[in-house]
Amino acid sequence: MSGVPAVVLVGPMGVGKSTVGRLLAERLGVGYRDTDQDIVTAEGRTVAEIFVDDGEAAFRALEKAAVRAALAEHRGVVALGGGAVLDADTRALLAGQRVIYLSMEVEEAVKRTGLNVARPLLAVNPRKQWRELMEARRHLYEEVATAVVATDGRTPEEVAQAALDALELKQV
Ligand SMILES: Nc1ncnc2c1ncn2[C@@H]1O[C@H](COP(=O)(O)OP(=O)(O)O)[C@@H](O)[C@H]1O
Ligand SMILES: O=C(O)C1=C[C@@H](OP(=O)(O)O)[C@@H](O)[C@H](O)C1
Ligand SMILES: [Mg+2]
Repeated sequence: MSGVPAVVLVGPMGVGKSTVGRLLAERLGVGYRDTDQDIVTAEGRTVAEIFVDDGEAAFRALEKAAVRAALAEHRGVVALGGGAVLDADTRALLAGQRVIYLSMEVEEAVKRTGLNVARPLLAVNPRKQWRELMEARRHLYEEVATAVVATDGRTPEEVAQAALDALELKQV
């Protein structure tokens, strides 16, 4: 694994960070880590349960610690949760990393996430909530990104290839 730089995936809920992250890691021959999964494993609760039981602020604190640990420990592919970039310290940690912003338009977002209860922030009116989240976050994704890869109309495999191309990394 040495010599292969960490690749960090950011972008909104449902854009495919977790799906593409696994594919990218396979193609690069490196490990994959997902900070949402790290939190769920450590807490023994789903993301939705943490939001309902303890509130978003508590989730964000867990997320901040999980991202810090993943970036410090893991040299492979790291997929972040969609809201991780809201934290200024997290954004500072991402400076100097290879960060891919996976983007999509609202219609694609609604198709992918629908009324999926696993994402509490989109549970009521997904289209409106997604637009509002993007208004608040688009500039943060752009700020931390070293490359932007549009995912609309692309399969996860095509997105992974586009990400590799964007990073100019060769498949192993
Ligand atoms: N390029 C794609 N085209 C169509 N569906 C996708 C694509 N990437 C991911 N998906 C689907 O969208 C949903 C969200 O993907 P996921 O990887 O969990 O996104 P994220 O981690 O960014 O929230 C999943 O059902 C996944 O199968
Ligand atoms: O955008 C957000 O605020 C969130 C995104 C989710 O992760 P994904 O982006 O992997 O869906 C998860 O961390 C939580 O539901 C909050
Ligand atoms: Mg995810």
